[in-house]
Amino acid sequence: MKFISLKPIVLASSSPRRKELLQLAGINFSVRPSDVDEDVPFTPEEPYEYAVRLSERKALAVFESEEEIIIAADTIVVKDGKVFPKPEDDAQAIDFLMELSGELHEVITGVTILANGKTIQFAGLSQVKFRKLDEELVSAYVKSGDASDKAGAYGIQTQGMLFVENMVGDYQNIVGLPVSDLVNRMRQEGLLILEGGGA
Ligand SMILES: Cc1cn([C@H]2C[C@H](O)[C@@H](COP(=O)(O)OP(=O)(O)OP(=O)(O)O)O2)c(=O)[nH]c1=O
Repeated sequence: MKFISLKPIVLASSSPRRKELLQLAGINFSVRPSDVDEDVPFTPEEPYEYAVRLSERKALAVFESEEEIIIAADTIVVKDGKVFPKPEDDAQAIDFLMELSGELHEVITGVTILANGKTIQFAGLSQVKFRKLDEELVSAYVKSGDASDKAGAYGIQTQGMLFVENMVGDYQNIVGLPVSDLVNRMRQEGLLILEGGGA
């Protein structure tokens, strides 16, 4: 099945994962990566709002006209009031993973949709429990390069899956886009219509 929209959809992201998830959902869109500075002080008492705020910055950065629908997202890993963004270097990636080792953390993806003068915002929340990790595995993983472009320094969809004991919540939210919730909301708002059918 496919969805159609009355206005062109623009994904404000350079993330190959977000692009793939939106394609898999059956949506037509173009990609316009934003180049915003994500160095915003973390607000531990409101992690959802923080992730949503970052997604809003990305959306506004690529906004050109009301003739388009903009979708932007930001994924963060949070544990004990501390945020684990994309690691700055390999040493930090190793530190992050050793800190997450054996523990439960949250993955939050904030989403902003700009459509018809309206701003629609929400966040997905998932919980991930890591196994107790050994330094040998962690440093081999980081050396592979997989950690560098991912929040929390791991990919649940790549070899980072080996760190995960279990998870609760939306899997796609961890990969970078709560696409089921997104499509549902866009249908409710009339922004997506099933091709050849009703909404
Ligand atoms: C936790 C986790 C994160 N990630 C990714 C999703 C996001 O792409 C990335 C977090 O960084 P983000 O800043 O959310 O996104 P990005 O810089 O990759 O892309 P853009 O801002 O252009 O949209 O981490 C995974 O791929 N797998 C995982 O298991």
